[in-house]
Amino acid sequence: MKIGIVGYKGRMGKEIKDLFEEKNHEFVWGYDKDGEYFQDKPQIIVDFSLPEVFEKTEEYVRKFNVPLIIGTTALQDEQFEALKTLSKNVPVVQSYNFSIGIQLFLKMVDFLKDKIDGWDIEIIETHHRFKKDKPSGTAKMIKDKLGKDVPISSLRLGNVSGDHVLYMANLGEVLSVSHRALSRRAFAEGVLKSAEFVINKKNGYFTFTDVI
Ligand SMILES: NC(=O)C1=CN([C@@H]2O[C@H](COP(=O)(O)OP(=O)(O)OC[C@H]3O[C@@H](n4cnc5c(N)ncnc54)[C@H](O)[C@@H]3O)[C@@H](O)[C@H]2O)C=CC1
Ligand SMILES: O=C(O)C1=N[C@H](C(=O)O)C[C@H](O)C1
Repeated sequence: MKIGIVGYKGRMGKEIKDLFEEKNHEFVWGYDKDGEYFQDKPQIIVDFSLPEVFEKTEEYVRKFNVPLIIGTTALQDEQFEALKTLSKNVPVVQSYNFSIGIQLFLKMVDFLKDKIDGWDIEIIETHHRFKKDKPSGTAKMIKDKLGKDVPISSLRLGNVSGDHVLYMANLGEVLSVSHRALSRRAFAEGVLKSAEFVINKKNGYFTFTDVI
């Protein structure tokens, strides 16, 4: 397929471009700080940029009338509303974390969340020193899945791709669930799965949970 990437010069944009080309897909369009790269009309647009770029992404998705896969975090409520509106005309897949492991993490949280009343619960997320948002979108997803207002601590260290730990403790024991992304390829693999999932769909709003 012919892919377009918003944020194609970034850490994730490069990872996604490399993986798609490794699988014999074609990078034909991009948008980044220095503007538009155009080789051909893309069949799908992937956005891993920043929230302030969202309106441009929305403009290009409407222009090309193609599916959107968006991984950019720290989106505002009105931007989520805009995604829902877009999804009436094209398929949209949104997730703050495209790794399989975090999907399994969230299923574990769904299982245990009603069994830890009265326990102390905290989340620690660790990312690379360049990450602009805090806390991570993934940590927010874990908190939302818990359905409890728990503290989130954020560490910014070196080139860590993405660590998340959920700690739960009562006065007699500690239980933890943890996930470590060994590289950004874990996320890119999920983006590829999502692209294959939506490429022939007409419209609809999906999360990565729907994809796997
Ligand atoms: N959903 C997921 O699985 C994952 C989500 N992310 C999220 O993806 C986003 C990007 O992460 P990274 O690639 O590490 O960041 P990055 O900073 O390396 O890449 C962002 C890209 O957007 C471009 N950009 C910034 N401002 C722009 C503007 N005004 N107009 C056009 N382009 C602009 C930058 O030049 C850069 O190429 C972040 O929100 C991050 O949290 C990151 C990894 C996995
Ligand atoms: O910025 C990153 O790198 C990541 N951001 C996402 C988040 O904010 O949860 C996903 C992943 O943890 C990597």
